Amino acid sequence: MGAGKSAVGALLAADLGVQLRDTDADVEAVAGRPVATVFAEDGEPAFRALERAAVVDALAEHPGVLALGGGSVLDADTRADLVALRSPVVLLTATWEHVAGRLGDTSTRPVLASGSAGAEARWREVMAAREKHYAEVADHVVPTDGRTARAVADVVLRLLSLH
Ligand SMILES: Nc1ncnc2c1ncn2[C@@H]1O[C@H](COP(=O)(O)OP(=O)(O)OP(=O)(O)O)[C@@H](O)[C@H]1O
Ligand SMILES: O=C(O)C1=C[C@@H](O)[C@@H](O)[C@H](O)C1
Ligand SMILES: [Mg+2]
Repeated sequence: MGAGKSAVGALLAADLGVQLRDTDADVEAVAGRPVATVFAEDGEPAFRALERAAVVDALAEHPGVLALGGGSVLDADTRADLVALRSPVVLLTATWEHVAGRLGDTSTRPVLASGSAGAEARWREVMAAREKHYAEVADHVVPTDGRTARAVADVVLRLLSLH
């Protein structure tokens, strides 16, 4: 959420001359509605089922850079697919202090808007619960605090020996 997957992914795709695909956009295309509307109208389990299907299709079909929805690692089959994947999986991290300003209106983010806690408390709770899942699937972890998206992309290229 706001770590820079779309921004950094677009830079990487341009650098590498490949396409960027984003599972959130794929879900929105299939559902014909924004992610937040799918959450509101159909519920999170329905969204996660669409997300899982989007991940399966993208892993099978897409040869370029893939941005995965922030919660896609909640699915055990997706985690197993990512662990088995021959392509590198890069985790972009950020602390609340840096990510808060990138998130924009948090009331439009279904995962942060749910429950009675404020956005910061909810974000910390969600990230703490997911930490082990992200660690399981990531081949590389790139902190983004204090780095521009361009600088993050350059770190990723160096890590993957693609510069
Ligand atoms: N390293 C960075 N430093 C500052 N701003 C950034 C950085 N990376 C991305 N941004 C900006 O923060 C916002 C969120 O970035 P982006 O949409 O790439 O995140 P995301 O991980 O794709 O989030 P989402 O959960 O919405 O898919 C955008 O306005 C983007 O331009
Ligand atoms: O972290 C999450 O659970 C989410 C992240 C976004 O990419 C979207 O998939 C959706 O807003 C849920
Ligand atoms: Mg994005």
